[in-house]
Amino acid sequence: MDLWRILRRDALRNMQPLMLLAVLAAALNLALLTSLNSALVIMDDPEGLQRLLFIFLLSAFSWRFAQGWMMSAASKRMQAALAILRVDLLRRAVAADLPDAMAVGSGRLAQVAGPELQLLAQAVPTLVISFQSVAAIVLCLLYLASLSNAAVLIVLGFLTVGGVLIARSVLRLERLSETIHEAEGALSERSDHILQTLRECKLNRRRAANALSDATACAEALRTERHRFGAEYSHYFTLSELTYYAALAGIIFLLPAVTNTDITTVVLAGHAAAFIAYPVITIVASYPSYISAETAARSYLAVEAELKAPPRPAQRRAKDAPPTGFADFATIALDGAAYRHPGRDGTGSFTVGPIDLRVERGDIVFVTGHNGAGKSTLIHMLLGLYPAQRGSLTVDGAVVTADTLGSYRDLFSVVFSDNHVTRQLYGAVSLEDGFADELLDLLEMSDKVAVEDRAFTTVDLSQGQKKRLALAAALLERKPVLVLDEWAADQSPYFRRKFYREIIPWMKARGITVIAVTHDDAYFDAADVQIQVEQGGIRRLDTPTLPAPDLLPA
Ligand SMILES: Nc1ncnc2c1ncn2[C@@H]1O[C@H](COP(=O)(O)OP(=O)(O)OP(=O)(O)O)[C@@H](O)[C@H]1O
Repeated sequence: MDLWRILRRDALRNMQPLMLLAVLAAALNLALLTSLNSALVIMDDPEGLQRLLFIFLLSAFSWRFAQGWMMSAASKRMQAALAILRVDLLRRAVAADLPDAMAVGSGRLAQVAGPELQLLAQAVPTLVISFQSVAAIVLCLLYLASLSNAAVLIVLGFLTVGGVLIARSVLRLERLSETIHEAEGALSERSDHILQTLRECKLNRRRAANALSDATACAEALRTERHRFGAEYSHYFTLSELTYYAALAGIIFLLPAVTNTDITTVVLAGHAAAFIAYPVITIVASYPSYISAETAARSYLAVEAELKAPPRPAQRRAKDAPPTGFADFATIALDGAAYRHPGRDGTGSFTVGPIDLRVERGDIVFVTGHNGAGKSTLIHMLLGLYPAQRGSLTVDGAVVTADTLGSYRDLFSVVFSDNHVTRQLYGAVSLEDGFADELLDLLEMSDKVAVEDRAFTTVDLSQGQKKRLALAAALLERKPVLVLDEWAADQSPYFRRKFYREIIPWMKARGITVIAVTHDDAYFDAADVQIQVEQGGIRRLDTPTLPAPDLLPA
């Protein structure tokens, strides 16, 4: 029913025209049956036969168009809904709290938004055809009832007994579909690992062999599950066909034996029952695609629930801005703020805080400390990406709330340590005033890259050069606060010196507040304030210094 929940929300709005077309196609099916059956009883009337042949051909022709329109409308509707669902999921991922989005993981998000939604899309035309098949079966049964009530009872009796047996098989198919889904996830994770570490695998044969053997085991598990599904499906299909044959045999052998139905009615009823075969087989054959779509729908809804974010955060934007705005801020502060990484299975949790920290506008703040001390976590708390679980985040004394968080985050541009630089300058404010060229000159990138059509001409560069472009992109956002996480780590000694001795003073002269995580102790004096992070707590050094000997790793 998860599939139904999604479709009702997105694809099945105003489905009445589609349903009408389906019923029309089913009625035309019935017209085919009745014209053939009528022909069977007037074989010696050539004129009547001609008339019935004309009705048959007209019905077949109309059925073809009704069916075609229905399928094309269903596919069009689903593709439109699919586009909405895909972007909705991305919107939710962007709007979600970062820990929630990280817990879901980019791999799972890509899987759900890609191949799994495709399964959903494929199921919709099948569902519409199944609806039409159900309508055709109902109409054929009504026609059968007009011939003989006993015939309908016989058909329904066999369908009920067969249905109970088939239902058990359906339950097994559903369980197998879940297992296949899990096995596919495991294989896709292993494949992803190998593709992400191709260089390491080429260099280390043991690593490559172990990774491939792990992937092979997953592929084998998936093959076994798929094989079990195939075997169960064949059982399910055979049962369905047997049920149908039993119903047919019931009419031919049972109907004349237990009632005094005449031979013509038995033949017509048998023919009507045979006519039900095609829609029954259509429904039976479409069931696996329905099960896969149901599993995909469950997975989609689970990801949505884990993201805990509304689909269209942009609509709430008007409420976001506080009456005064944050653009003129003087101080950003964490007051008694704490954030705890939960760890796994109750072990390995890590808490940063409670922390009291003030960042004054225009200051150059360096955040220093050993690996794992909590620097990045602190930065994420300051950015409002990790919500303070205790204490608060304030701007000039006003607490940043859920409603003002968007405006607060607008203060920052960031270059994370694992930054991914894109060619398109999505966040840049204006590119017409020569600032982009000035930045590329400052960062010594003008001979490699230019800015054209709101994009860098290339990002196929070395690691250090990509970081310089990321810094240029961040500065083009023209935000009052720039946050850098170990930005200089992959710069050469020459450019690192330039960064601390020229670029940081250049930023300070422009009034940009800089909060930089750094291990470059030779340049700590370039900061106004040094925040030393130690095991989740902080120590503020207003006159930045070289690290004290007791803080150096053993
Ligand atoms: N997503 C996470 N889930 C669980 N624990 C985490 C997570 N991120 C960080 N931690 C833990 O929190 C602690 C602080 O991590 P953080 O990334 O803030 O350290 P850091 O000072 O930036 O380290 P580094 O200098 O190595 O980048 C570490 O012990 C780490 O294991």
